[in-house]
Amino acid sequence: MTLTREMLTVPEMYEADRLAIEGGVPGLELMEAAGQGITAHMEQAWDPCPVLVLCGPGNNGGDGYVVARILKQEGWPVTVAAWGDPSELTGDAADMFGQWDGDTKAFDAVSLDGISLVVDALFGAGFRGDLPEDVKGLFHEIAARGLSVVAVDVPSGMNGTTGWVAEGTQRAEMTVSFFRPKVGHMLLPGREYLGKLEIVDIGIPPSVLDQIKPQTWMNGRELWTDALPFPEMSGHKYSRGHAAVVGGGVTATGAARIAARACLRSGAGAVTVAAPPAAVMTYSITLEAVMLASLAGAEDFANWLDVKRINAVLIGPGNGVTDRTRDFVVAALASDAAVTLDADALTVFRDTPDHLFSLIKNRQAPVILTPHGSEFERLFDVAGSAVERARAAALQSGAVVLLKGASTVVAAPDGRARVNVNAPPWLATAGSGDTLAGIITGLVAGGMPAFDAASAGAWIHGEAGALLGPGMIAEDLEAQIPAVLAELQ
Ligand SMILES: NC(=O)C1=CN([C@@H]2O[C@H](COP(=O)(O)OP(=O)(O)OC[C@H]3O[C@@H](n4cnc5c(N)ncnc54)[C@H](O)[C@@H]3O)[C@@H](O)[C@H]2O)[C@@H](O)CC1
Ligand SMILES: [K+]
Repeated sequence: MTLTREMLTVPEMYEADRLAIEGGVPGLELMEAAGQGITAHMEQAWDPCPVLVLCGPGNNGGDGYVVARILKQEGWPVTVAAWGDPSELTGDAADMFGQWDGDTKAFDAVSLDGISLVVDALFGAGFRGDLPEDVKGLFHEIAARGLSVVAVDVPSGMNGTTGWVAEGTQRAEMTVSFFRPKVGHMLLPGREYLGKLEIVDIGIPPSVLDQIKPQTWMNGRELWTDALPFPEMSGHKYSRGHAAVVGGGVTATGAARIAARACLRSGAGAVTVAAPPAAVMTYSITLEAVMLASLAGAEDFANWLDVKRINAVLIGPGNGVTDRTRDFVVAALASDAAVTLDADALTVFRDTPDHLFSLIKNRQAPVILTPHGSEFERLFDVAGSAVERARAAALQSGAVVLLKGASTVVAAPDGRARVNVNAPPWLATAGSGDTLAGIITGLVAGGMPAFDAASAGAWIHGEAGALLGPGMIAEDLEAQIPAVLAELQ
């Protein structure tokens, strides 16, 4: 089965339901299939045991009544508790409540004694606001008893678009959602509440996506492997692109070295560190395959970019928040090269972000910005989830924006966004960001489109970290790149 990588916002999921129903699939069939999908996954993971199904006031609760009916038919001891008055249910949920042939307890009358497993079908992915006090109280008791929870669509209290969770949301051991993952499933904090995420087919035809045109994907190799710049038989080093990494001063040379080597391993045929004259000796005794140029000022840098036909530039790692850094950025943005701006090359524009954005918008070649959370906040005044913020920033700046985090988001100015989740926590180590910026610059130098290069860079970086395991340092990451590229070939 090919993995489908689209993710839907909550409004897009409602639209998918609506289009499926309009196309002739009855809503009741969708809900029945949802219940069947949930119970199938439960039966794989657990032997029959006393289960409590918590049913809410909407269609999420409707799914719960289907789950209760199927499990009871299959011999599980089932208790149902309804939040709110189930006689007020409407539509498909009311129908499914009608088909439930057991008792339905009032929420405040429910006891957890003798219960082994809880199905949370209280609220669906559109949840906003606060969890009701009685729900929080019961969740608290469920947690205190260490009971396993299966969440329907999302753990109740979580929002499926943003990944935001209300206070008191109960972590699940398994979350079963429908048709496609929701964007919020991949974002923190919600992502940590899901347990194992299962997506079930409930009969919504994939063709509805042609109309919905989702703009958010789970990052993965299917999206960009075809665009990876593997060398051609007839190629030579300069036909594979020549990248420049701007180096920091004599006391901060490591970042550029790490980035330059990662860049050379990732697709650039040649890489040169553009170093300040005072630091040239330091670089020259510590670089081998990476070349070196001594460049005093931004004007020299601009001429050199042109003469050497540099096609990708990285500025930022170890560069310092200085006039020199800003002048080099301005020079790079005036060239024909693709430009990656990281770290200090971003912070240097904290008082004049609009100046940076206008330089980006007035050029043809792509720009990639790779901020972490606080660098992002220095440039962009936007609120929302990581996806919403990265997307707004890409639109505002005209650049591909890679917002780093446990869920790294890559957004393009045209509105597309990819969420990368393969990165282990131990990737947060000194020099790791320099490696990432270097990989991306190497991929761009090799000819990969900027949005794909940033997506592939985040994935390769995460995969290298995952293969290495805890204890890795940035130097190991860079050395791991060939193994990851071999996997992708
Ligand atoms: N045809 C469909 O639409 C399908 C829907 N499905 C299920 O339907 C769910 C979405 O259903 P709904 O849109 O009815 O959403 P919910 O099931 O979350 O119910 C929404 C209702 O919850 C109550 N509510 C919301 N926030 C609250 C708060 N802060 N405090 C107290 N009460 C609150 C309100 O009464 C609101 O009307 C999905 O998550 C999925 O489980 C599935 O059955 C698949 C098919
Ligand atoms: K739920």
